[in-house]
Amino acid sequence: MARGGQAIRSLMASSGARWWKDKNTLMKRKMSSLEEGESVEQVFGKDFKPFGDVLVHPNENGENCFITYLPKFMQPRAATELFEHLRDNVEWRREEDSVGVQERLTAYFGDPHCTFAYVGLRLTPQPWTGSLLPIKNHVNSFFTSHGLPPLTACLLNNYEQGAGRIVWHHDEVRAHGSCPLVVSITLSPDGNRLFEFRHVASKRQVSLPVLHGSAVVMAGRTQLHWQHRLPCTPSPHRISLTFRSIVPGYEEGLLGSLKGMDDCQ
Ligand SMILES: O=C(O)CCC(=O)C(=O)O
Ligand SMILES: [Fe+2]
Repeated sequence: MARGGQAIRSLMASSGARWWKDKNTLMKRKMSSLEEGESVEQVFGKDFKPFGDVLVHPNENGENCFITYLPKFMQPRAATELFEHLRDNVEWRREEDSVGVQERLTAYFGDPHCTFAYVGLRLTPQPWTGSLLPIKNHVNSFFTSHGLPPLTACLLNNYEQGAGRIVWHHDEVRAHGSCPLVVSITLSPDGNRLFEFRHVASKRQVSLPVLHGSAVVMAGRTQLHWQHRLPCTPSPHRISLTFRSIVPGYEEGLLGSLKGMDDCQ
């Protein structure tokens, strides 16, 4: 096996992700990630049990989508401290993607080699900062204890007061695992914003006013059957932490470019 192949295997092992064995498995996962007709157990694993305020249950339409809401995921005081710290200390960027200049600011953090490719952007993670590590650890111990995959990266979104939005979209799933997981934590000490979901086939919509310190969870086939958006309603300043189950080296493996990964052996 080529050196790069060994590198990617050792990355998978050291990341502790039991879902990934080698580059070939990654390829198969990519191909199978859009297949339907699988059981809940196949998609979510045998340890999974729904939790939180369930908006969409995995059994709904047999689609294996899971959208749930945890209104009190963080203590309000800790959420406010984190909001103020991130607002003032993160190097926020306004990216231009394939749709245009983004109507929000972002910053991307993650484990080494958790490259995130979406809407024409290819983001390299900044290392986790001291302010993000405690919430990353909290997120991971909570969700892995519910049988969900580890969250290895986080895209921070900063929607300034009275402005900023994200239009209807699916999150890129090719970077995620067999049970792609996105968890969005809301930091908005001055009030709520709407988080909306739309079922692609039926157009059914769900609107959720997301509270300061809450978490929205999208797992399984959610990104295939549902879109989501943050509309531009008159609204308070909000920062979201969107944790994602990106597998280290996944993007590089898919693109066949394993450059820069040998230092991980
Ligand atoms: O701000 C949020 O909670 C969600 C943002 C989002 O949909 C995304 O980053 O893909
Ligand atoms: Fe999204």
